[in-house]
Amino acid sequence: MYRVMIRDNMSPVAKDILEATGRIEVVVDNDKTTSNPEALAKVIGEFDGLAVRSGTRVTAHVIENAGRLKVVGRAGIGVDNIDQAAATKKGIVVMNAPGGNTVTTAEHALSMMFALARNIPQATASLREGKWEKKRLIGVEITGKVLGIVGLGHIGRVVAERALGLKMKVIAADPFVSPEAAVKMGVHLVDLDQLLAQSDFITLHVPRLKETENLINADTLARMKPGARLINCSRGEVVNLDDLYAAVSGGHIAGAALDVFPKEPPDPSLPILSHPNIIFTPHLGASTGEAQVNVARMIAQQMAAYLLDGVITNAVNFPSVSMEEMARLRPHLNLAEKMGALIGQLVGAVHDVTVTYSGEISRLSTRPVTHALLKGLLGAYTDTPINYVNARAIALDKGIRVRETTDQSQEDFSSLIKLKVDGAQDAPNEIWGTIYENKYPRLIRMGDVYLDAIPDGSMIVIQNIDEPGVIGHVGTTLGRHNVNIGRFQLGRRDDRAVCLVNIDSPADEETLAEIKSLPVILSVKQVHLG
Ligand SMILES: NC(=O)C1=CN([C@@H]2O[C@H](COP(=O)(O)OP(=O)(O)OC[C@H]3O[C@@H](n4cnc5c(N)ncnc54)[C@H](O)[C@@H]3O)[C@@H](O)[C@H]2O)C=CC1
Ligand SMILES: O=C(O)CCC(=O)C(=O)O
Repeated sequence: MYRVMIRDNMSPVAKDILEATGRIEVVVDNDKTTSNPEALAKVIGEFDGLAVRSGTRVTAHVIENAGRLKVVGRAGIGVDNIDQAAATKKGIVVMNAPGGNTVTTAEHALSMMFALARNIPQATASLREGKWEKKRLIGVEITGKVLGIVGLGHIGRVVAERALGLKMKVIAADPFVSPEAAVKMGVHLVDLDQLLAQSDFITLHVPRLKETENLINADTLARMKPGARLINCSRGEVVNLDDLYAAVSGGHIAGAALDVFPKEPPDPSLPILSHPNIIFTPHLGASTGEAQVNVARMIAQQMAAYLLDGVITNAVNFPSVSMEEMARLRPHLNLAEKMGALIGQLVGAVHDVTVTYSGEISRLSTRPVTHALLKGLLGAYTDTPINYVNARAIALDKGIRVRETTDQSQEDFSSLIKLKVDGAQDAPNEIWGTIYENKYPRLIRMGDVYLDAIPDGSMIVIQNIDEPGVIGHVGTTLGRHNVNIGRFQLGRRDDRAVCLVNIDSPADEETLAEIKSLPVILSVKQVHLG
């Protein structure tokens, strides 16, 4: 049984889906006192999966203590409450549920815009106090006004579409969207400066990144059109609250609507909370029944698929692989891992790895295959647990340069993986592998010698001068030491030969030394490929 902890008042749909698999036990913990990293770190070691919304911070300290954690699922979009680098390094998949709350969050931003334009919260409070303040609470019309969207992603696009229906003029700033794509949405793409200068309403829909933190500050606020209104339903860190308070107090900005805060919940003594022209919601952007069911269902299904079948969807630290693609990739993952393990054990520490994909494999998602190869390679000389998720991060950590290329010129094999490394002294530094009949892994070249070998179990790799008697000597030596040969594969070029010998049980040092002492033997290494 796997164990998953669900936190942050997630829709019960998540628990139902996970438990219905019959192989996942669920613990729901909505206790606020255990959502702090210290408390979570004490219990996380018992879980294979953790499902959160935005209330729980999955810090490096939590990850450090997560001995068996395989996946963190975010029932929502922003994963800034999860230390992705720490998770990746530990081989933990971080997934989110994009799309599940997009419409709901876009609707919230639009609700905030209306509420801001017509002073709805202030009017409610005033009426509750027994007042009838028609003059003080006069608003502005939205029709014909310019809406500036910062971040034209999933949510930004829904906002744009709805705002066009409201007869607003919509402009957007997003360096990763092409002007043509924006035109198709009826949106005019501008740079941030133009957006600030032209917009009557500005709505933020960027992720929290180094580049977007503090994006709205004294300088950018000063460049906004006088009387502009700001809406933030993205992340609190994107807006500098002190600068916003000053800009609204000074009258340059007419008002603001904030759903998110740098620290949640915010300190109640924060001056901005009492400003009459600024309205608030407590991170309610995604809070509709519909969105919560959507994201809970998505994340539970994705986590179950990963824990039970190894299928990765919507991971932010690993390429997504569908069930069908996984079925096609599996033999290549297996081959690549063995190729990596073989070269890792033959060559030892390397600094440069070049992988070239040709044929059918080059048309699939090759990144997981490279990760598999690195897993095999690094596993040969580090005791850090390596899996597909952390292999690349650990390679980077060790200063290994990884190059991935495709080459369509190799037509002799339906699929081909070539692996080349630096640093080989007495072993081939290049191997090629392929898959026969979509199932069977084969090594077809070592160094510059073609052969046909099955990469499996314990193997002895021998380089020798091609002279009569070598096979006999090797066979006799192994036989004398009671090591049974499963397969003996030989390839040669000019006066050199390479033998790959599959053996039923590992050979001891004495046996290997005896083989090495034969006069025509250039090198002997034993490898274990699992
Ligand atoms: N208030 C709430 O409850 C919710 C808040 N969110 C927040 O909204 C954010 C956006 O969500 P999606 O639209 O789904 O994400 P998305 O990834 O689809 O869109 C983000 C867009 O921002 C753009 N972008 C990145 N850096 C930028 C920059 N410096 N300037 C301008 N544009 C930039 C990207 O190119 C992308 O198009 C999430 O990252 C999350 O933090 C999401 C859901 C609910
Ligand atoms: O789960 C929530 O209520 C917050 C959603 C959110 O901020 C997100 O999906 O990024």
